[in-house]
Parts: sequence; structure tokens; C-alpha cells
Amino acid sequence: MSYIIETDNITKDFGDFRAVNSINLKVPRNSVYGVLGPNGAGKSTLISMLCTILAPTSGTAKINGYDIVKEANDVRKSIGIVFQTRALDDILTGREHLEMHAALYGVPNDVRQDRIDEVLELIALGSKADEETKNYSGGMKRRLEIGRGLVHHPKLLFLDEPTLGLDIQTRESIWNYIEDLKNTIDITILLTTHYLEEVDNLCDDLSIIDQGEIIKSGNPKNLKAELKSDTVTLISPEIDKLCDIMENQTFVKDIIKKDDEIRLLVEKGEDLIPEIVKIANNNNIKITSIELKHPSLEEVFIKYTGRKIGDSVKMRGV
Ligand SMILES: Nc1ncnc2c1ncn2[C@@H]1O[C@H](COP(=O)(O)OP(=O)(O)OP(=O)(O)O)[C@@H](O)[C@H]1O
Repeated sequence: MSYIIETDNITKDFGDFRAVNSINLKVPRNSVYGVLGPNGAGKSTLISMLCTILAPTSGTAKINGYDIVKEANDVRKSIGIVFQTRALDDILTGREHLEMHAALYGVPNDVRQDRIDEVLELIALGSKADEETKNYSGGMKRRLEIGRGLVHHPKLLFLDEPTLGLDIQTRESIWNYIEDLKNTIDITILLTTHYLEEVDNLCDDLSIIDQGEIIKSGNPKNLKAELKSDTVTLISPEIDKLCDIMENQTFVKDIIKKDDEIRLLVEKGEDLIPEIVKIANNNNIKITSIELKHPSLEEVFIKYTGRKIGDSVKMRGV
């Protein structure tokens, strides 16, 4: 497989504090990759090194095949960056922002206008292109910032907390744009976030980073499946009898009874549903409702970090 990002024990110390500790990350081309971690986990420090803004203390990385220290210029040409802090000038129009960025990145004059029109269409801002950005909504501003990161046709786009501070509706519309980008152009997107739904909705693969280290990587579906803790909730008018029978089944790891329902903790719940229905039928027990719930990424995060993503980080040092 070809990787657009490959890091080799990349490490960053600030004085005697180790912010990023020997990270080995491999990001496949043309994917959306999530780096998930609580505040202070080291996400921005890692991204800053990959973008050549910060030099690593030790270790190294290749971006699009180029070394981040020895071939920094080639790395910069290969990437687009959208930082979490908003950086638009209120009195410039959307088009002017894109023109400035295109000039800054040396997009040749003869293709510049076409590129800008192409990006405006991609981020659906064509009709607002000549308005000052002070009149844009939060979501439009964010789309413009993403568009700005695309004008020079990067192979890799870094999105640092792309939906931080946006309301849920705007967040969902940004997710749709990111999804469209991935399907429309030849690009890899690396996004850092502490929103679990963002990773679940968008990312092909993810790494959980905590206290400067990668503690688990994989794709969201497999990471959830690995927890082996599906819940099958059953409702029945004969719940006590059903509970007695289910308690004796070897596939039931745990059982919780609440009012007229029981919850069975099982592995691979979808494979077991026919078996559960058959057992109930054989015992003449009517089931009025059956519901399967897979574990969420939140449960994955708690398993590997020992706490919820919103909780503060532990103190750490070298
Ligand atoms: N220039 C610096 N000097 C000293 N410490 C720093 C510096 N930059 C970052 N840190 C520390 O390194 C750790 C990682 O910070 P970083 O910004 O990379 O985390 P993060 O995961 O991006 O957090 P957030 O989600 O809040 O942006 C934090 O404890 C932070 O205080």
C-alpha cells in the first residue's frame, strides 16, 4: 500500500516536557484519516511537525514521499492546511482570499482564475464569491478556509478541528463537504478532532492519541467490533421466563433486567438474533421487540484511555 504520511518515531519535546512521543503513523493515500484525542494530547504538535512548522526533536516523517526536514519545500507544496483558529480578513471577499492564497502558493497566472472558480464551485460559494466575508455565516467561513487550503491542488489536506465551535447543523454540512471532497478529487485528508461523531462519520481509519502517544489505531467499525460487547434488548410479556432461559445460554456474557425488558451483552449480536428468536419460539415465549446496539466510539475511547474524551489530561513529563 502507498502511504502519503509515514512517520518514524517522531518526537517533540518542549524543554523537559514531551508533547509527542515516538509516534509511528501510516496514512494511506486517498483516505480520510482521523487523529482523535483530548485537549493537550499532542495532536496540533504532531500536525505542526508534519506541516514543517515545528522541527522534531528526534525521529522523522515523510509526506508524499518527501522528508519533512530535508525536503521541506516539496512537503509544503504537497500540503494544504486549515488551522483551528479562524484566519479570514473581514473586508476581503471570498474570491480575494482565494486569489491571495493562489499567488502566495505560486499558482501560475494562466490557470489561477480557473482554479479559483473550480474551488468556489467545490465549496459551493460561487454566488457569494464577491461579498466581503464579514457577511458570511460560520459554516461559509469554514468552507472558504477549506477551499483556500485546496487552491494549489495539494495531495494532502490537514484539517485541524474543522468543526470546532460550529453548531450541529453547520457541523453536519461541513462533514458533507469533506465527504464530497474525498469523492470528487484526488486528495487525502488528515483531520484532528475531539468529536467522536466526526471520526465515526468521516474517517476510513483513525488513531487515538493520548499523552503524546498513539494508543490504538484501526478503522472505526473494527475498533467497535473488537470490544465484543453488542447489546441485544428484548421486550416480552413473559420477561421473567425469558430472563431465566437466556441466563443459561453460553453466548450471553451478561444480562440486565429492567421492567419488561432484558438486555443481553453478547459478541456479534447480528449473528445471534435468529438463535435468540428460535430459543424464545421453542419455549413458547412471545418477543414483542428486539433491538441490537453496537458499542460506540466513545466506548472504544474509554477502553483505551481509561476516561471520556472530554475529561482533562493527566499531568505528564519526559
Ligand atoms: N510551544 C509550546 N511550549 C510548551 N508546551 C507546549 C507548546 N505547544 C504545546 N505544548 C504542550 O504540549 C501538549 C500538547 O499540545 P497540543 O496543542 O499538541 O495538544 P492538542 O492535542 O492539539 O490539544 P488541543 O485539542 O487543545 O488543540 C500540551 O500539554 C501543550 O500545553
